[in-house]
Amino acid sequence: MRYSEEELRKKLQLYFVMGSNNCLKDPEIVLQEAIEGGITFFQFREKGTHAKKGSEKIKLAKKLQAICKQNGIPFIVNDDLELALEIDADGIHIGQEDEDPLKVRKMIGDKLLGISVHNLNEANQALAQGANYLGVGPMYETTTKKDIREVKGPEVIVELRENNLTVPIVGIGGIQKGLIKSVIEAGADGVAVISAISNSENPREAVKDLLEEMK
Ligand SMILES: Cc1ncsc1CCOP(=O)(O)O
Ligand SMILES: C=C1C=NC(C(F)(F)F)=NC1=N
Ligand SMILES: [Mg+2]
Repeated sequence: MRYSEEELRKKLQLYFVMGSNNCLKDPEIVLQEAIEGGITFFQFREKGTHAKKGSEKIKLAKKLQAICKQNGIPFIVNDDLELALEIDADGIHIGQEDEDPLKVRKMIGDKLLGISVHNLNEANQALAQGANYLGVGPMYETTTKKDIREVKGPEVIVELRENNLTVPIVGIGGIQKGLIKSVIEAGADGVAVISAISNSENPREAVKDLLEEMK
């Protein structure tokens, strides 16, 4: 793994997750401005209606990866193992219905592996399968992801910490201004956000506002 657990924990403070169809304007501009605002981690999640495919998707991934590289921001690919390997991403994020994590780990070597979890059982399983960090959610209602599981809120994170899970955790799902503290106070190391940044007219200011709440 390219980061120690402690480095990873710090880096996961404000995790921007995005695809072109989440953005009001050019995704490269959105990412550039989000980085200027202070995001600390990035996931390319090209999914859903009007998502790019094939060579278009690869081209965009490479452009966003270059922007992250220039700024020392880890670049993670969502779901697409082939793409993550082809462009030598820093890691991959997979969900419960995606590839078997043990198979993914064999393919990615020491790259970062993030796994989405919804409860303590899935979290323990993800740890046993070598997850380097967990995405726990949905925290709050969201329309960004069509097939979300039941909204259980930050208390799931409280439960994981009460069960002595010390793995780096980000909360995700419906996180907007005013909701950050509830996720951090529950024990998350950071928050993962899509629309609060990607749907903003001013991603840089949106990021600054979110970071303001984490002080
Ligand atoms: C990818 C994902 N996983 C659980 S909720 C969600 C969508 C988060 O999007 P937003 O931050 O806009 O609610
Ligand atoms: C469904 C997801 C859940 N969590 C995360 C992350 F924030 F990266 F952990 N990303 C996803 N795509
Ligand atoms: Mg998935």
